[in-house]
Order: sequence, then structure tokens, then C-alpha cells
Amino acid sequence: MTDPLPVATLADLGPLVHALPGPDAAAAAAARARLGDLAMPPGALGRLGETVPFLAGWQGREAPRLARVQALVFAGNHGVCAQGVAAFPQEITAAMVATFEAGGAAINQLCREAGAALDVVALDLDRPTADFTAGDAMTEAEALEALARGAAAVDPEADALVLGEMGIGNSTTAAALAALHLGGAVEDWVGPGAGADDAVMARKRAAVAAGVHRHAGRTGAAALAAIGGREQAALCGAALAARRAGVPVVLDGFICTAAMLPLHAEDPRALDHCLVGHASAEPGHAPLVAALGKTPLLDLGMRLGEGTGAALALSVLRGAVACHAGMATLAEVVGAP
Ligand SMILES: Cc1cc2ncn([C@H]3O[C@H](COP(=O)(O)O)[C@@H](O)[C@H]3O)c2cc1C
Ligand SMILES: O=C(O)c1cccnc1
Repeated sequence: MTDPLPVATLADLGPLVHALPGPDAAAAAAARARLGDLAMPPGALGRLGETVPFLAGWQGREAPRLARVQALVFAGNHGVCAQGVAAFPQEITAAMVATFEAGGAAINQLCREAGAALDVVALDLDRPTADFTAGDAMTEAEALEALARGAAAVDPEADALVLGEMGIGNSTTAAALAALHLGGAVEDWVGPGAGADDAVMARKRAAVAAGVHRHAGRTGAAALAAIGGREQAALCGAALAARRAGVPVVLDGFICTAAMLPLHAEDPRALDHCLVGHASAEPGHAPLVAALGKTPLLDLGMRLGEGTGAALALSVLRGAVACHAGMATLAEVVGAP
């Protein structure tokens, strides 16, 4: 368990984010130098190679490692579902949490294959957040509690943290967070989620438009409480705790990435320790990652959530770390004097 976040009020979040530690530049430089010495043409590992100094810098270790990786999936329920914005009933959230616990979800299989220990945190599923079209989704106390629970769930000894979410209706919440923080047309942020038909899509657009209208001008911590949900706040708490513990983070798709917008609004450097694991097929993800200045590692047309794209990206990172650790140098190959 990590140290509690020093946030007694939501107004404390901004100063906390501003004071986050940066990467270990010396460790990153040493990792980059070894990469340049390896038995291959310079830069031949492309973006795979770039992940090595990234991991080294944020782990504070010249030779990055992925011996202990945690995957954290947060689950929450959303009052905005009352607007008919989801293709599935809210009971699916708890049913999927039970499935995660029984080992039967996609994320279980992918974590096992990628070598990540999966922890699932269900956040008051029987108490959905309030409908953000009618008021604030969370009180300050609720938002702070979810942030704290997210932070507390992080393994500070992990070498990397894979983040994911489960919450029927949370693609609407994510779209509202994106529209509120990044502006643009509501239609550009609203996508099918878990399979909205035309009627559900129309209600999603209306709900997001109503939320943006009601909460206009609120960003960062205030927007997090205004729109919710608990799993989005917990994801923020986990990303903050990971940063403070020197644990690089792999984000999942649209919903997980959008959950980071309140932190990014407080300080654009807040997500420097985060990679985006994959490009979701949800249409809002491409403009979202572009706004954050990120490039997803994988693009498999996936739109599942749960952390599945991030867990797959972990295998790519394992490839990078293995090459860095195990390859001969060019000097060794040519038998330099
Ligand atoms: C069986 C099932 C498993 C899931 N696993 C992740 N999601 C994904 O779908 C939800 C978001 O889509 P929407 O906003 O349309 O409800 C989230 O729970 C997300 O993780 C699932 C959705 C379903 C139905
Ligand atoms: O990209 C995501 O996070 C996503 C997309 C559709 C459904 N659930 C999650």
C-alpha cells in the first residue's frame, strides 16, 4: 500500500499535481546510452526502444525491469445511466466484477499471459454516482474517498502499473470529461461504447451536451467531482500514487485515458509517467490521445476496456526490457579491442 495522498479537499489536488516528482534523467540517459551500444543499427528498435529510457527514468533504474507488475481494475456505477445512455443494464458492472474475481474475463486471461497480478476494486456498486446532467455526480467527500481508494490500491513495489476500468455507462462519463476539458463538438466525443444503437447514441449525445452545459467552465478536480464516476476518480488516485512511488503506468483505452483529463488539466506534466497502451476503436480516443501528446503503443481495433489493451501492451514492454538487458553490444559482436 502506498502513502495516503495529501489531499484533504479537492483544492489540494492542484498543488499536489504541481509537486509530483519528475523522472530520473541520469537513469534514463544511461539506459539510452546502452541502447545505442547494442548490436543493431542505431534506433532500429524504433518506438520499442523509446520505451526503455521511459521505463528507466520513471523507475529510477538504469536497467529497467518488469519483474513485478500490477494490473488494477476499478469498477463503479453511474447515475447518468438513468438517461438511457448504455446498451446494457447496470447490473452487468457487478456481474463482471464477480467474473474478474472468478478468473473468467478477458482481462484475467491477458494478465496471466502478460505476467501481471490483477487486483480489482469495486467502488460502492450499489450506490451509483448522481446523474451529472442534473447536478454534481459526486460530493467532494465522495470524490476524495474514491481518489484515496485508488491511491491505496497501488503496489508501491511494482515495476509498472496497468490500469483499467469497468462501469456500465462510463463511456458517457468519459465523453463528458473529454468534452468539458477539450471542447469541440459533443458528437466527436460520443461513441458506441459497449454497443449503443442509434437511439442510445442520441441519448448519449444529449446527456453529454447537458452535462457540458451544466458544468461549463469546471475543469480538473472540480470536473472530476462534477462528472464522476468513482472509478475515474480512483484511476486518478492510482496514477498519482504510482507517480509518487516511482511506478510507470500503462493506460488502457478511451475510458481510462479520459479519466486522466482532470490531472492533465491541473498540470500537463501530470501524465508524463503514463504510456497509452493501445488505440481504442472508440472514435474519441484518437483526438484524446492527440490532445495529450501521446501515441498508443498498439492498434488492434479493440474496444473492450477492463485494461485489456494496456495488459497486451505490457508484453511489448517486456520485449523492450528483454532486448535491453540481454542483447550483446556491437563492440562485443565485432570483437572490439
Ligand atoms: C459484458 C461487458 C463486459 C465489459 N467489459 C468492459 N466493458 C466496457 O463497457 C463499458 C462502457 O460502455 P458503455 O458506456 O456503453 O456501458 C465499461 O464497463 C467498459 O469497461 C464491458 C461491457 C460489457 C457489456
Ligand atoms: O476504449 C475503451 O476504453 C472502451 C471502449 C468501448 C467500451 N469499453 C471501453
